[in-house]
Amino acid sequence: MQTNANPKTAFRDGLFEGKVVLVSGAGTGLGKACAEQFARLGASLVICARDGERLQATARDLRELGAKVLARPMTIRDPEAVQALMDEAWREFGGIDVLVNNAGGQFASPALEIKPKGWLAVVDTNLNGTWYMMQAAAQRWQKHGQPGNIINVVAVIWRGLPQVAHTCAARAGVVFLSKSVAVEWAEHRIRVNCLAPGTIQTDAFNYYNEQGRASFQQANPMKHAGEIADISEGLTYLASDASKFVTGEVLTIDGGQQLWGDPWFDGRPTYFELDYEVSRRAG
Ligand SMILES: CCCCCCC/C=C/C(=O)SCCNC(=O)CCNC(=O)[C@H](O)C(C)(C)COP(=O)(O)OP(=O)(O)OC[C@H]1O[C@@H](n2cnc3c(N)ncnc32)[C@H](O)[C@@H]1OP(=O)(O)O
Ligand SMILES: NC(=O)C1=CN([C@@H]2O[C@H](COP(=O)(O)OP(=O)(O)OC[C@H]3O[C@@H](n4cnc5c(N)ncnc54)[C@H](OP(=O)(O)O)[C@@H]3O)[C@@H](O)[C@H]2O)C=CC1
Repeated sequence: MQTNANPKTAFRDGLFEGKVVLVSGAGTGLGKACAEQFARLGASLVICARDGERLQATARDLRELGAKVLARPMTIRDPEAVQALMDEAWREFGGIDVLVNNAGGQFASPALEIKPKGWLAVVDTNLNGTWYMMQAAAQRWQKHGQPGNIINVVAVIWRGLPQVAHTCAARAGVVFLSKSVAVEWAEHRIRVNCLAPGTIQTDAFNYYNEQGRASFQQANPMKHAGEIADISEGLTYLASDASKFVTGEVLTIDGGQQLWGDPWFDGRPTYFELDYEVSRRAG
């Protein structure tokens, strides 16, 4: 069961009044909840995702919260569609203040079995699509002399992500791409940060099998999955002036997963179960 957006945020009313936030992948899960958080705080929203129906449902909810909304069904994997989305955002709102690259995904598979088409689908979505969005926004910020703020949603990659090697490679690419342009684009007053969620309870858990889902509930020392609000609060911090001296950083919100715990997307392989025979023989 998906938890709801966070009506009880720690951030003050009106914090994003007069601001425009673009959230990709806002038809579901974290993206939808974060867009709702920004709407509650007074922002106008630009939202995109492939599934038009889910996106329009989010747009309706955002408008009910009082936000002005531009909703465009599109894929971030098409650089021309990305350019068109940004042009429309600049035409409609005169620009965006914050870009949240939340759209992404993967499928569980042993690395040995990933086909070229599957590898490309995951890398194209998570790395290339994110890059097209970053560059298209930054080009316009630079051209118009406007400051900008990019937040890329990635994952806890530091110990690798077995069974989703494609997404680990793509997200690692995004982290170091972000660090690189955080330096290059600082002179244009553009901040670039990443947010790495641990396992956060969303409907997207259902893309994975029972063993995978069970591992998501125990993938950190706290031994439970995080809530969507844990992420929307972190995103709001990075999107706001509270973080105005932060760039090139990865904000990890994971219950300690980067230190201990293993999400096994396809279930824990037998090889990694504790073998008490081996320990007994070793004395
Ligand atoms: C990052 C994790 C850190 C730890 C936390 C763990 C908790 C959960 C984390 C989450 O990220 S929650 C989930 C977020 N959402 C999703 O993952 C969405 C689900 N996935 C997809 O929508 C898609 O798989 C995709 C990756 C976005 C690709 O979409 P696309 O529409 O381009 O591709 P397809 O046409 O469906 O497939 C292309 C190609 O890919 C291979 N493939 C796709 N699905 C599978 C699968 N389930 N198993 C094996 N292979 C798959 C396959 O080669 C496809 O080509 P064809 O064979 O179909 O021709
Ligand atoms: N939940 C978790 O535990 C974790 C999630 N993450 C990441 O956080 C993000 C949100 O996750 P969550 O809300 O749980 O998952 P969802 O699957 O619900 O959200 C992913 C969103 O991305 C959109 N999307 C996917 N591909 C594209 C594309 N090519 N173009 C535009 N939009 C696209 C999807 O909409 P549509 O299909 O309509 O295009 C969907 O709304 C994802 O990047 C996910 O991998 C990272 C770590 C942990």
